[in-house]
Amino acid sequence: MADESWRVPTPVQELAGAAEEPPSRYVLREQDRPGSLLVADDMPEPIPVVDLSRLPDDAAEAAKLRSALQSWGFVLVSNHGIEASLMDEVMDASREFFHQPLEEKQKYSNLIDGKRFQIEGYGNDRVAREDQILNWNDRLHLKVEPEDGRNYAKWPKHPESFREVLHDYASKTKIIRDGILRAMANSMRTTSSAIARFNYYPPCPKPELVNGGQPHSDGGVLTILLADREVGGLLVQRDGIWYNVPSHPYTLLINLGDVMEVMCNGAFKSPVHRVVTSAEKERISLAVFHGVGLETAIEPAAGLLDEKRPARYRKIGALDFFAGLQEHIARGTTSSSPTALGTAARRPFGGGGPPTFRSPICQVKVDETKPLVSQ
Ligand SMILES: O=C(O)CCC(=O)C(=O)O
Ligand SMILES: [Fe+2]
Repeated sequence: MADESWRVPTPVQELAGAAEEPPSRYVLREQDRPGSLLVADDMPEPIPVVDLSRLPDDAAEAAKLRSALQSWGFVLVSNHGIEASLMDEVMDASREFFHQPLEEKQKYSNLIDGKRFQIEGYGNDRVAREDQILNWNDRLHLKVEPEDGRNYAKWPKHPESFREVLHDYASKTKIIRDGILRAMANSMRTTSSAIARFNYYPPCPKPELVNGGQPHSDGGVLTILLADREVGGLLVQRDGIWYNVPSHPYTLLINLGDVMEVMCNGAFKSPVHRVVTSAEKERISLAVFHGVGLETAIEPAAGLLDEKRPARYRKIGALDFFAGLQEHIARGTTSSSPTALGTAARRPFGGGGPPTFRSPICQVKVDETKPLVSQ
């Protein structure tokens, strides 16, 4: 059997004191070395510090966050709710863990049976090739969220405080994450608009022949729907199949709209839905559509994009976006139906995956092969 010991490098900490020079597998090619990088002395503008306690309501602070995420992709946050003492504790616990003898740390190894790599645990990053240049670090990876997905066998027992401190720290980062996401959403709402639509569906002698509401996705950020308490009829499509949406009296149904789908770069979907009618009963509903002002540029949030996650939607002005939507409605082609949509929906999208039959969105989906055209 081939010698595969290169897959299990010695922890860097062990090397650090032992040799004058890093072993060759850590040494970068000349042009990649830190000394060869072009590093600017000054930033054109500093990465701003955003006061988290002022979000989401303080408009100036929210704008600072947005602009930081657009220009740098980084933002510093103060007043974030994690006490300085807890920050110290978690760093001390980490240091104490790494300062233990190797045998202690290896109880939490990221290698299964001493060979097979898994992300969680103590050790190096995965070594995939024998000639791979390795990083000069050791790591301890621990899944913290969701809490019921934690593998406590990999959580160090020493220092004793480790688990509690990490738990506290991770919980607080979650609150920060929520705060930032809320603030981002809020910045989208700065030029908000909302429209209430009262729907009335009279009984229809042949309900199987008509649409109560044609298949469509809603255009805005999110919709809050108060549906008829007694008469159902709303259907939602998933993976090409329609499902009845049950009505729960006195609950509200919330769905995301196309603008949100674009802004979050497709991480959340704007569902296609329709309404069928009843032969005997009338049905009513009230939809409140929360959207954006017409001057808004609709595009994926910059903070969500990087090399691995390129924009899957083109930037489009809200005015154009909604004009296109209106045209579709008028032509009866806001439909999720493949026949109604024509080619735009079936183009291969930048993000890959199966074609989507979501109409208005399709106009702004990125298509590498063709210029952006509306149908
Ligand atoms: O009436 C319903 O239940 C849904 C209405 C709807 O989808 C809409 O107004 O956009
Ligand atoms: Fe709708």
